[in-house]
Amino acid sequence: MARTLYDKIWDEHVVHTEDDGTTILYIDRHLVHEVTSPQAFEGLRQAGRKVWRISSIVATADHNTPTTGWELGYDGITDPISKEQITTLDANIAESGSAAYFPFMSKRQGIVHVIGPENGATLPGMTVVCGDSHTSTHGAFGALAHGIGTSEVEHVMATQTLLAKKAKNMLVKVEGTLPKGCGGKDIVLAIIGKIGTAGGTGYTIEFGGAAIRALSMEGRMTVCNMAIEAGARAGLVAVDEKTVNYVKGRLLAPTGVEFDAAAAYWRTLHSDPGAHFDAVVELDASQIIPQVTWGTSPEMVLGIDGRVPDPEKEKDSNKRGAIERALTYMNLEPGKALNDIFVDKVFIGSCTNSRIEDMREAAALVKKLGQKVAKNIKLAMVVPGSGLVKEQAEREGLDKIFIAAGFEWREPGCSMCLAMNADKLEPGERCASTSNRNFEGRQGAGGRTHLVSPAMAAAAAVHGHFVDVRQFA
Ligand SMILES: CC(C)[C@H](C(=O)O)[C@@H](O)C(=O)O
Ligand code: SF4
Repeated sequence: MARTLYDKIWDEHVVHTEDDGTTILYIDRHLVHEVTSPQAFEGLRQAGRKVWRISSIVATADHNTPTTGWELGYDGITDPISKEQITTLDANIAESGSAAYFPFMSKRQGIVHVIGPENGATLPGMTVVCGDSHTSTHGAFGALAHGIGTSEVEHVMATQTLLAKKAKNMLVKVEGTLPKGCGGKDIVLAIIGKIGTAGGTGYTIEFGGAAIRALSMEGRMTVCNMAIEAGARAGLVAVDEKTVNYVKGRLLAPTGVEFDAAAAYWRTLHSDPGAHFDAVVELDASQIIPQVTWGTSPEMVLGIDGRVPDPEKEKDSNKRGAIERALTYMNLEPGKALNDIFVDKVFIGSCTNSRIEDMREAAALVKKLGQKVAKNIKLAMVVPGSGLVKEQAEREGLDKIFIAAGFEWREPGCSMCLAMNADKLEPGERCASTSNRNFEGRQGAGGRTHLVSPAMAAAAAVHGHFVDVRQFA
């Protein structure tokens, strides 16, 4: 029978299925960070258990790590709770054995969803879990990857399996060619704008079509990263030669004949012709323009040529209420052109957009514009996703472009994506951000977030307000 990519990976990992569909699923890779692992390690300890397969774990500290002051070492972590989380992870890993660990300030440290693929910890066909909702990112490799809760983190550590029920299959097909100046972020925001934040609930989404195939692995990761914002716990992209080439030579990837054998299997990881999808959504990439969110949910998004919606024009009273609340929080007037929105801060980073390609995209735009960060911008920061991304960017001189234009070039981490470290918005501040969530208070209490691509964020920094980057492409 013709199977989808999701069916194939699922079938390969089933240990046992009950009559009601409850399945014990084998887990190949367990990514661990400091926020959702302490209780799991503690639970194991109390039950007198050990981690079942320590070699499946790849751990790093990312959410609580500071992006400045590294010369001070651990003393540079000013928040005591953050410091405790980070040192607790250090201790837990030391106690449990020889897990691959990229601790605070090590060269390979970074956002867990950046370092996994970068170090070859994420491989096609794997089941990948992490106590983190954006684990969907890893689906870009044709891996079944999704977030799990802290009690499940403990369960996976203890048993190497997860209790799961199979989701339905959705295909989001993006055909055609993207306009110049647009990328993966615009595609995924446009998808969420179309299907809504609950559109993918109960499904695993496979992203397909010419525009997805044309994306680099970085672009595909950006798209899969936000599958969770579309309601789907997992997103997937079929394996092709780009996938295989990306993986080759990475730290934890197989080598030699093992690589060849693995690659032969990986090349089978695509949906069969005629495989059944429970839902199909189609988008035309040529119609996508640079996206900007105006509200407090990723589905509150429009093209840069749009205007802030008028709640009065919304007939559905629930939706009207949501728009009104969002506009009050965001302090925006209905009808305001998106390119007239001025921002206070710019954040280029997060597991959505902090890979080398994102750094290049933003730097290229800054270079092209040849101007400094606008006077009204209080802070424009670029936060590479990992130490390796930082190193690569510096080899290419991208840091110099940013710094010369007035951006701050920071150390890697989650940073201002969420207010769990020193990088935060002040109440009322408005930010152009390349992250994935624009919820109330996400970047700091009272902070206002507009989600955009790296190019759009860079252009907003230089102009002081949103502008259509297609004109510079
Ligand atoms: C802290 C963590 C549990 C959380 C997540 O699950 O996604 C965070 O990474 C986020 O982006 O909100
Ligand atoms: S960068 Fe943001 S979205 Fe990604 S894992 Fe960190 S906090 Fe979560």
